Amino acid sequence: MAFLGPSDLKIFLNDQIITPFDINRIEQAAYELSLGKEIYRTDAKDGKIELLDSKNRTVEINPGQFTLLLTKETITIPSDKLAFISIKAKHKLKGLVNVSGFHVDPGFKGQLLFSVYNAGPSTITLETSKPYFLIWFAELKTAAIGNDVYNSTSNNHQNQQGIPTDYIDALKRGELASPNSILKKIGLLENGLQNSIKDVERKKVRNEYLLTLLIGLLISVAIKLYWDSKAEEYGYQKRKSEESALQEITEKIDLINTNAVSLSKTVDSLRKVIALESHEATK
Ligand SMILES: O=c1ccn([C@H]2C[C@H](O)[C@@H](COP(=O)(O)OP(=O)(O)OP(=O)(O)O)O2)c(=O)[nH]1
Repeated sequence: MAFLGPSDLKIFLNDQIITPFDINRIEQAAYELSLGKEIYRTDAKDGKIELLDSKNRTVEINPGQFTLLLTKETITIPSDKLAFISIKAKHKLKGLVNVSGFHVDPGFKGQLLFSVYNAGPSTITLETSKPYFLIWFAELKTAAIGNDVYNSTSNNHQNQQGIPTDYIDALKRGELASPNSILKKIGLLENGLQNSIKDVERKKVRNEYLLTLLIGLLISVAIKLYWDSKAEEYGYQKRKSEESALQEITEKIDLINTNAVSLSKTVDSLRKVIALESHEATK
């Protein structure tokens, strides 16, 4: 097996092998293939295939997202050739990774489908009809024959014209666990955590304020109770001393009354004695 060089390619390639064909797209020992019109992005808003046209020429591949890209050209590989495909280095170096395979079988005919992944940190923009892919051709030592030739009966990609819906359905299923989406989730969790911490701190400050208020209130209540009990004790003592003073006064009044009665009795007896003596004197 030998690879076709630039001069071999100029002889071998034509618009039957690559449609549409442009001889100026031969670069060293490869041919440059361009981006077609049909694309599918895993983060497409409605989850559908998008079509590029003269007004809407570009596609943006976001970090961490898969995209299915179709070549503009239809390739026809003769049974005695095998081709190899890749993405141009300048796009790979931005982080665009070719996830899908890298060969085209003898007998294959159709547009080539590339599954790419943006492993870089920035959005990568591609434009329809611009050259992003390379194809190399190799001569087989012996041509493929019979069922070894890629065909529509036993193979799945023969006459590939458009993005097969099977692949879209597979990419739609579930969530894409790309480092970028994980990074976004971590960012969201971090924000959530920070908000929770702020919330807890706010509650802590509020609780401390309430606790201070409660302690102040308790101290005030305790002081009031203390003073009330003091006032009550003072009132009780005062009432007790007033009662005992009243008792003393009553006793003294009773004593005075008793003395007054006995004094009146003594006066009466004296009066009687005086009256008797004056009667005796007048005799
Ligand atoms: O990235 C790729 C790789 C391959 N192909 C085309 C060319 C290739 O000849 C054909 C089949 O490739 P492969 O044999 O790797 O795929 P498969 O899934 O085994 O398909 P099949 O069952 O048809 O052989 O698909 C692409 O369009 N894109």
